[in-house]
Amino acid sequence: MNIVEEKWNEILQKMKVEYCSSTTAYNAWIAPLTVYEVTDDTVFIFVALKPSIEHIEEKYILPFRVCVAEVTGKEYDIAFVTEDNAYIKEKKEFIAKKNQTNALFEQANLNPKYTFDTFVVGSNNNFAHAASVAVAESPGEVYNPLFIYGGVGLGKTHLMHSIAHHILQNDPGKKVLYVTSETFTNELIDALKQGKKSNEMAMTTFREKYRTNDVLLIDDIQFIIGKESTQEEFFHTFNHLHVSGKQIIISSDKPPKDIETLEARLRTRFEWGLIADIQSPNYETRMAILRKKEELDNLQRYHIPDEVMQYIANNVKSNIRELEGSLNKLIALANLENKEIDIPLTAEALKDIISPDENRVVTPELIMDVVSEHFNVPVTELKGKKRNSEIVLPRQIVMYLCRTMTDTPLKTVGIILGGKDHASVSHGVNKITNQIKTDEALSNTINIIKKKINPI
Ligand SMILES: Nc1ncnc2c1ncn2[C@@H]1O[C@H](COP(=O)(O)OP(=O)(O)OP(=O)(O)O)[C@@H](O)[C@H]1O
Repeated sequence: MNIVEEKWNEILQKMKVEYCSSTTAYNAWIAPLTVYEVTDDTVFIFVALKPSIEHIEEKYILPFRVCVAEVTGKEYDIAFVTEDNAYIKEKKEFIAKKNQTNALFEQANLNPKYTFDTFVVGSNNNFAHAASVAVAESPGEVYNPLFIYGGVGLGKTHLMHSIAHHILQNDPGKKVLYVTSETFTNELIDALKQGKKSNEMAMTTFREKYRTNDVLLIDDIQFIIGKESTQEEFFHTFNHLHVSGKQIIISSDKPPKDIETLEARLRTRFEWGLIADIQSPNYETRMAILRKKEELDNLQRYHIPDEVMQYIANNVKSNIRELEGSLNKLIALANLENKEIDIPLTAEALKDIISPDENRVVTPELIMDVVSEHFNVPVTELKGKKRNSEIVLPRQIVMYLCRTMTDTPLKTVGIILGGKDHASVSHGVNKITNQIKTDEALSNTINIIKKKINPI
């Protein structure tokens, strides 16, 4: 709740005592007023009785300005609005349109944070960025497919979502779908798993989902590589869309020529359009990304000194996800320990992230971070007590991966996971171990997570 709304009663009382000639006047004109909206610089006050607006405006606009400033400590302009006020109408239309667009973004699986506005352009990504803008402006016309490749956490997904947002914003009628190749593969596995009759139906639904798009974005294509049936299905999906002039955007960790297990016919097709790479950002770009994040996440209130930003940018070089993660960790530590942000605190916060040779050490914390991001479940929930399936499965996957990828004893895994006992961890590990023997989709997902944890 905004401070004006919070203190509205206090503001009204002040108006009553200081500016109303009688209780009757207060009850007639002031008491019925409510806060409609508070923007950065204006308080919009709602007047339910339309005929009274002129009188209220004439008599009370200045007193309100004074009372609001005195009670909240901040100066605002005051505007009175009624139900048929142009401002309200415009606002309602704006909200309706925004809700509609947001629904489209959601349908397309887009992360609202990933837009061109929030993407920092540097020498490492300017080619990929320019190609993405060109495709976003004229989907299906300039570069088709657009193939973006680059190392882990360098902004491929961010760019893809930016293209999709831009296309939908320009033309909400376009059908846009973003998926990871993991989703594509797992949905195909599920469709093929059905009995013969329902299999046909499931495949029809699957093909309808993928072949009726104006723009199809497939992230991390490297994860369908080596799976014959998936490559076959993807090949036909690709052809179907391409022949009809629909835009295809693909990302991968390598260029098509270096993906060994990619079928030749897919490789040639990927090379039909434009291949754009993203490299690791240089120091200036890393600083610009940190500053952008500070602005977007409203971190200015922490007054992070330049030297701290420079320390982070100097030490976390090859992965932007880790660059952002470092800042998050630092803020969390500063809050937790109630300490000022300085170099020693930053060094402490970053000690697990920065290793002298920049090699990734697989730790339970790293496993938790990757699983949390993969399933979009916060680490706090993984460590928590909730038992709904959206959380239990990722939590058990963490247990399984800690067991198979690190030497951490089960008891310690339990402690790290917020104090689970040995038996629960052991149960989690066994459950996943057995399930992946028969559940191909889960096994696929776990292999992908393992590669994200340790790409080598
Ligand atoms: N140029 C950039 N400007 C601002 N933020 C960026 C930039 N590049 C990457 N990021 C941020 O870094 C994080 C990781 O980026 P993203 O997920 O797009 O990487 P990716 O290359 O798709 O990684 P992966 O290989 O794991 O799929 C995201 O939070 C993203 O917003």
